[in-house]
Amino acid sequence: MIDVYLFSGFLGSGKTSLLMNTIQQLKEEGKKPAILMNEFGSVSIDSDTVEKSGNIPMKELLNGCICCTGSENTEAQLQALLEDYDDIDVIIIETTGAAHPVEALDAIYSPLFADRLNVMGIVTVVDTKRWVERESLSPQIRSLFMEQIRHAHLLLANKADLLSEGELSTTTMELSNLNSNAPIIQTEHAKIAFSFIEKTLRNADHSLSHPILSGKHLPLSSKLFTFKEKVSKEQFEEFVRSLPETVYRMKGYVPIQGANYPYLFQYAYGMVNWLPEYVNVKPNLVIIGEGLDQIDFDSFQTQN
Ligand SMILES: Nc1nc2c(ncn2[C@@H]2O[C@H](COP(=O)(O)OP(=O)(O)OP(=O)(O)O)[C@@H](O)[C@H]2O)c(=O)[nH]1
Repeated sequence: MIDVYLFSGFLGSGKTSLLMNTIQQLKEEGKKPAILMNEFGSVSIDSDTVEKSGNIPMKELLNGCICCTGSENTEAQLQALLEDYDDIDVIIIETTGAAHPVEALDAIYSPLFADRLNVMGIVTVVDTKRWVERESLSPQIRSLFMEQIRHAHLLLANKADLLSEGELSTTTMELSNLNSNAPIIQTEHAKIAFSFIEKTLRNADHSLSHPILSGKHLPLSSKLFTFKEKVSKEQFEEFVRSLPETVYRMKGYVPIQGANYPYLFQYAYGMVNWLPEYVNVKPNLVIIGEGLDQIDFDSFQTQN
C-alpha cells in the first residue's frame, strides 16, 4: 500500500515549504515520494520549485482546485502516477489554498485504487499571522480558513516567528478549541520531522464528523499577469503595497531592472519575499484574491 498525505492550508500558509521539507526527508530515508500538485490559476509556480528539487514523480491539476476540477480529474492524475511509476512509497497531495480539505480528500477516495492507496489524512498548515487578523477576511474566506483547521488530523501553527509569545499561545488555544482532535505543533517555515507526521496520522481518528461547507462558490479568483518589460523593484513593491487587502497571494517571476534573470517573487498577507533566479523563466505572475478585475495591472506596466 502507498501512503497518501494531504497537505492543506490557506493561500500562502506554507504548504509548499512543508512539501519541500518533506521531500528532502523522505529522500534522505531512501523513500520514493510522488507529488500531486494542485494550483489555483493556470500557471504552476509551485511545481517549478519542486522540479528544481530533483527527480520526483509529479502530476499537476491546474486551473481550479481538487474539489472543483472534479474527482474524475484527480482520479485520472493519480492513476497516471501509479501507472507511470511503479516504485512509489508515498504520495503527497498539495491542495490549493482555496480547496476545502474534505472535498479534496473525497476526490482521492476512489474505488479505482482503494486497494493500493492508504489515505493517511490531512495536515493543515495554519498561517498564524493571518489567524490573528482573521477578522479582516471576508466571511466566506474566513469560513474556508476555519474549515481547513477543523478537518485536520494534524495542525501546524506556522509562521510562529511572526507572532509574539502571547499571540502564539492564544492562537494555539483558539486552534485547539476549533479542533480538539488534532495535535498542534508550532513551526517556522513548516519545519517538522516527517516521522512525527507519519506517527500522528497513523493514530488519527479518520471519522470526519463535521458538516461540510462547500468551498466551490468562493469569490476567489486568480489572474495571470505577464510582464512585458523589466520593472523597478522599488516601484513594483510600492505598487504591491497599494493593492487592496483582498489580494491574498501573488507568486511568480518578476523581471527586475539591472538583473539578468527574473526574480522569484512571493507575496502573502502583506509580506514580500524575493529570491534571485539563475535561469531564464517566463515573467509570469499569478495573483489570487477577490475583486481582481478592479485592479489595473497594465497601468503599472506602462508607468515604467
Ligand atoms: N516569516 C515566515 N515566512 C514563511 C514561513 N513559512 C512560509 N513562509 C513564507 O510564506 C510564503 C508562502 O509560503 P509557501 O510555502 O509557498 O506557501 P503555500 O501555502 O504553498 O502557498 P500557496 O501555494 O499560495 O497556497 C513564502 O514567501 C515563504 O517563504 C514562516 O514560518 N515564517
